[in-house]
Amino acid sequence: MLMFVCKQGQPIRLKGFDMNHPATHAQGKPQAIARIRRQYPYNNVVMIGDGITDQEAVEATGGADIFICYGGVVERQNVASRSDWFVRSYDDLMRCLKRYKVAMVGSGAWACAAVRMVAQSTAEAAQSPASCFEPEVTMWVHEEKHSGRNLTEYINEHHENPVYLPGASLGENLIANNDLIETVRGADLIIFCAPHQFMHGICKQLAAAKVVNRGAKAISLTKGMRVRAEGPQLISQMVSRILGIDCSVLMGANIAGDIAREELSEAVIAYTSRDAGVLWQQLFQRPYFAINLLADVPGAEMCGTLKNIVAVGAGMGDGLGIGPNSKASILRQGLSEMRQFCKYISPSVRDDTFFESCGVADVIASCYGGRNRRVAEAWCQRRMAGDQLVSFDDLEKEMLNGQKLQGVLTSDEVQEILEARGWELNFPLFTTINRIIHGEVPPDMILRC
Ligand SMILES: NC(=O)C1=CN([C@@H]2O[C@H](COP(=O)(O)OP(=O)(O)OC[C@H]3O[C@@H](n4cnc5c(N)ncnc54)[C@H](O)[C@@H]3O)[C@@H](O)[C@H]2O)C=CC1
Ligand SMILES: O=C(CO)COP(=O)(O)O
Repeated sequence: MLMFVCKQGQPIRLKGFDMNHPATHAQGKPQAIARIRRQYPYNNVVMIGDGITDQEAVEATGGADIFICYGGVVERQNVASRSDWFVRSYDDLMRCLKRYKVAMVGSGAWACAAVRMVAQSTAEAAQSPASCFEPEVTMWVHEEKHSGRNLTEYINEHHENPVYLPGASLGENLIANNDLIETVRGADLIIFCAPHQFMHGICKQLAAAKVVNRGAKAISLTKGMRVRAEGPQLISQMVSRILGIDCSVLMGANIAGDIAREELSEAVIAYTSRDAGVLWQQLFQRPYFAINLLADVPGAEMCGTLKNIVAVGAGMGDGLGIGPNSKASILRQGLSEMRQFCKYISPSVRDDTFFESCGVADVIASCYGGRNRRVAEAWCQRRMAGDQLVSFDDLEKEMLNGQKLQGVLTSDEVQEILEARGWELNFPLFTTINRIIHGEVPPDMILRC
């Protein structure tokens, strides 16, 4: 670097060169670019400058991909004429940076707590001209009435979802829309967080409308799976297959209400493309929401799905009035069967995934604080009190005000796989929970499996 001592703004004396700086020797700039490429996962590197060595850094092997000549300080015709683009203003440069448009598909408790974080991030990023996110975020709402009016209208007026996440401000830059197609149209980053039983219909609708951008990226926050004749299909696989786009997942010990209150929580983003993982991390990470990146989509997603069955089992145990030792044995056996199921379905699932927030931490959070646990506890208490007619469907309606239980459905889906493959004996806890749900064995069998 040239170093000047300035007096009243005028350069008066050359002090010397920093001889270690890559820009002070031949081929230094291409070398610096090569170093940047090694350090970061960028696909394209753009060189911006006004000197001939800046322009030459594009021509060197491993150098930048394109050259923008900046004429805001000095205009050099020989450099400008060899540039890919010539600008005189910094604002022109900033305007051409890609800004991702974000859409959320879902508007339940977790969808709202998650989109609240996203809207915080995009609003904050908008303060910088170099932000890569559009500040406005759209959210698809499965329409219903609230106090005699459309929930969507209420959310847009009050910036709050009073049905699914009361008391949490979602942000003025969050725009609710009851039209799924219009919500997703033109989005670059699509977040899926609808209950898993609705995800196939949602994907089919989006595919039929041909509304998803070819280069769009998706992330699924949905915990659940679909069972087909050939076996299980994870939601991320469904999104990728039906919509033809990359799909990461965000999974963890994430009770929606606690995160909306900004209590410290952790999650993992599991990715197939690291670039996508880094981008999603930028969008979701908040001072109270720490994210680890993980290259294990099936492991993280199956953990998030299967722990809902374990939470139903833990709730049954609570309903029976068991103490901490017995409850811990349900959690331990549950985690062990989760791991076994993951390995049977996808042998490449990593062991360390089970020690991440999506593994043991989500088992603990859900088995102590989740909806599956709470409803299963009530169901068990009613059964033990002699009410043989009470069903999970009834209690879901009675206790959850429109929120959806995932554990009971998931238990049926997993059981279908265990039966089809003759694996029931290897999964005594999962199988017993399913039999208790269907009244084939009494609730206290949970302690004898
Ligand atoms: N609530 C939580 O704390 C967490 C939930 N999750 C997962 O996130 C996913 C979504 O759950 P939440 O956001 O909590 O939702 P929720 O269970 O709070 O709400 C249900 C949502 O489904 C919508 N809905 C009802 N009928 C529908 C239909 N026919 N088609 C489409 N949508 C319909 C409702 O309008 C509502 O938005 C689930 O897979 C859940 O396991 C994951 C982490 C935490
Ligand atoms: O997934 C969850 C926490 O991580 C929420 O679980 P519940 O659906 O049981 O509340």
